[in-house]
Amino acid sequence: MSTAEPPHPKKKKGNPPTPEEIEERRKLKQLEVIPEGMSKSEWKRQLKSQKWQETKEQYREFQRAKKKAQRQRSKERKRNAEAEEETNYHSIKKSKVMLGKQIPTGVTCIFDCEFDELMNQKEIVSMSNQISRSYSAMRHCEYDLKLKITSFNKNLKKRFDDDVSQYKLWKGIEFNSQQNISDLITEENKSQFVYLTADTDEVIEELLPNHTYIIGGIVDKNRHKQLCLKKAQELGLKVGKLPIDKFIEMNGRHVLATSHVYELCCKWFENGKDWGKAFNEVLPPRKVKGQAKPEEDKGEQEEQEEHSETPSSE
Ligand SMILES: C[S@@+](CC[C@H](N)C(=O)[O-])C[C@H]1O[C@@H](n2cnc3c(N)ncnc32)[C@H](O)[C@@H]1O
Repeated sequence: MSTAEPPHPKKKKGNPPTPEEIEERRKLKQLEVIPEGMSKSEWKRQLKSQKWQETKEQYREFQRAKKKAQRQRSKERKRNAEAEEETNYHSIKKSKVMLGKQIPTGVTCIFDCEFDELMNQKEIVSMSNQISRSYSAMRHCEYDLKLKITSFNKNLKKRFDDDVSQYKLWKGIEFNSQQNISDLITEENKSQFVYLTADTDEVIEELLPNHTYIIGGIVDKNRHKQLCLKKAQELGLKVGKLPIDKFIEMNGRHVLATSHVYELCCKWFENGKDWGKAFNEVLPPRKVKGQAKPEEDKGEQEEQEEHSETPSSE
């Protein structure tokens, strides 16, 4: 029977020694030759201190790199959290996702995104944020207000494909790249479509079942005057504005952001079909009549109109 030691489990026979093994051997050798008159523990202490001197720069460098990586990871986490917050704006305020349990309304909203080329890149980003926000509002609404995005086939789609790629997994919202509004309308169903626009005297008192409300999917600071009104007229569609004058104090035309219009429709249902309450919930308090206006808001009327096209998340 052989008395030879079994090979080290991790080490294959004939492998060169690792740097750790070399270091270990060096230490043992040094320990063997303790200088005269020096205790073993003192000798050990000196060797330790010498090793520290030799490796401290390396150690500090390692610690610096570790801290840098930690900082980068924390930055990355913060960025992801911000992106998530943007997408789930409403889920922060209301954690309950209503999808699948919603009360039917028979109402559909369409964001008409055929105006892509009229927006600069910043406005495209803003519009994509508004769609994300509206999707969130849709998911958390107690009522089923279907949401479709038509003409989703240019810059806006590119923005989503590049930066909000999870949109393909979103449920209950239809991104339609094949159809424009005109493809959906026939002589038979025309009367069931209403194009929402601030540029009319026709007031929408209530949202009717089996009706589709079209909202212009554009951020333009109202550069393109009467854009949606003209389009609706060309298509021969009914138009209507939200009863904003009753509840909102603004100069000039009462032009709202696309997402605000959709959120207002959701809140109208949730607030017992009361536009006043819906406006109160969706728009900043300083804009709603009867709400206390902070001192600094006095004389800010012009800024208010511009702000109305820009949701607070932008
Ligand atoms: C930012 S606005 C677009 C402004 C654009 N210059 C226009 O002329 O339509 C976005 C969309 O929200 C809807 N909207 C805005 N204010 C509204 C209001 N007071 N009543 C009804 N719809 C409104 C319209 O459908 C509008 O196209």
